[in-house]
Amino acid sequence: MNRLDLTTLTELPTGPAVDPRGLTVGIVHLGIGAFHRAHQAVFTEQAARISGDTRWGITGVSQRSTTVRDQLAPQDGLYSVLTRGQGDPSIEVIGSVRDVLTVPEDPDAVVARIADPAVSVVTLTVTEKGYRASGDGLNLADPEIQADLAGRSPRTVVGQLAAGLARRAEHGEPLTILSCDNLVANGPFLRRLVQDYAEAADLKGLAEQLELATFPASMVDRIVPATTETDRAEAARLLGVRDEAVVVAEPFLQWVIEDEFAGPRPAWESAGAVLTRDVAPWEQAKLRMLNATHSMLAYLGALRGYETIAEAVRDEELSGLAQDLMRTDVIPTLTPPDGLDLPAYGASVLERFANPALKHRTAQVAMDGSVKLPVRLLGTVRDRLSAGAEPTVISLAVAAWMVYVAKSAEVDDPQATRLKSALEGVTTATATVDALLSVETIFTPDLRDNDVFRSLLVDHVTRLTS
Ligand SMILES: NC(=O)c1ccc[n+]([C@@H]2O[C@H](COP(=O)([O-])OP(=O)(O)OC[C@H]3O[C@@H](n4cnc5c(N)ncnc54)[C@H](O)[C@@H]3O)[C@@H](O)[C@H]2O)c1
Ligand SMILES: O=P(O)(O)OC[C@@H](O)[C@@H](O)[C@H](O)[C@H](O)CO
Repeated sequence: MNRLDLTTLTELPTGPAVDPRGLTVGIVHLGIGAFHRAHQAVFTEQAARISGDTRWGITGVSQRSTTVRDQLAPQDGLYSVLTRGQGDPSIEVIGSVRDVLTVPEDPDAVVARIADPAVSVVTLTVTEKGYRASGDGLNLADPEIQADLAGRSPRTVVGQLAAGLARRAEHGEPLTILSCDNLVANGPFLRRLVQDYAEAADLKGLAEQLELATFPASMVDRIVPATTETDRAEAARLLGVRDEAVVVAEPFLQWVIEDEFAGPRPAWESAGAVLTRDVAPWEQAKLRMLNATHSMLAYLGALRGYETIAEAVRDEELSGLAQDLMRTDVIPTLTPPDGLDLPAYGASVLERFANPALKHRTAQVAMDGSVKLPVRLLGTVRDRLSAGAEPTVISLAVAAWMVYVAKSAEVDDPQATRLKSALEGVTTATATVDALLSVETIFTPDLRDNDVFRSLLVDHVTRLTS
């Protein structure tokens, strides 16, 4: 079977929405994993089709490995999105990714591309750990950040942004840097990290370019599990050619973006994105309802031996707990964005999780808990405690993470070593809770020292382990 590339376009059942050969690069995307290809790249391609504006081809950047480049380069950047909902899956070929650079091979090329005056937007999906933060600021003790600050060609995301911005002083065109990761106030947070880096670095022109740059906040939503061989076989069947870079997604997609751009941008609103002055209510509702429930189902589901989120949410007890979590602990902390009915949103989230065709692994959602908990769960815990309430169900989600970490032989987490060493020699529920509460990069003193929270955690861990 032939491999998808520009020469096979005429053989496809449907081609990309725009002719990829006519696109020039106006966007650099840092962290070209599955999600970007099923979300921002799709919005960008539709916006180009509707507006006829050919300036918004994408250069993807792989931060750590060459896998995605090795999949996309032989395919001239083409790949497909396999949408799995009710009924038969559907497929569309996307042509907006025009090339892929890799940081391990050529970090200077990444800086040069960010600095290109034709580029006016940098988007990011580099996972929570890719920001190398400590609390609200940059972790200046991180050895990779230190190595970048010492003057090597930058290997960290924040180092790349800073060096790229500084190089833009040569022409002075402003840049918009748009985080699309699941983080609280992702735009302002990233600005702060780049500012912290700028204060520690000696990069001529950076301070001025940082003044001109904007960092809009955004809320992104589409469930995009890691691709499997079954997905690749399905794509080949539907396309008639082999696609090594296919990504799989649910039908739903949503993008709410703060309307704060420093220069030109694609007409994403024409493709259904919402441009608004205030993303916070959208983002908070999504992180605290969807992502919190996702994490709780992942930890409790994995502990019950469920392989996928769909299996976990079909367990009546877990589904009931997910509903309780949203109703009793999360919704009271939220101010809904205009037009969003929170209970109906919660129900729709659980319906999406139940999609049996997606096969989103509990282990994938469960990974990196040390950086996900503060974003998804701990804000709600804090708000409920401040309101004088007992955050019973949300504490169960935190406790489930504790038991998951304690029981897993290997934890997929940037702080795995720290977590495992905290748990060394620990045998009781109380000691497990105290050991993990003491990890100060996750639990701030207000939570660590709160007796109500601690005692809820001990009760839950006791029950989960007995
Ligand atoms: N997959 C989804 O359903 C989904 C939905 C909404 C938002 N997101 C956001 O997108 C992010 C990526 O998801 P994905 O599905 O593309 O994952 P993925 O595993 O396919 O890709 C992760 C990307 O992040 C980069 N990365 C990982 N660790 C890094 C580090 N330490 N430093 C720099 N870069 C690093 C990788 O190189 C890769 O490009 C998520 O963490 C989340 O913030 C994902
Ligand atoms: O992608 P992660 O690992 O940050 O989180 C796993 C999921 O909770 C997340 O990706 C959701 O699927 C997504 O946020 C839905 O929009």
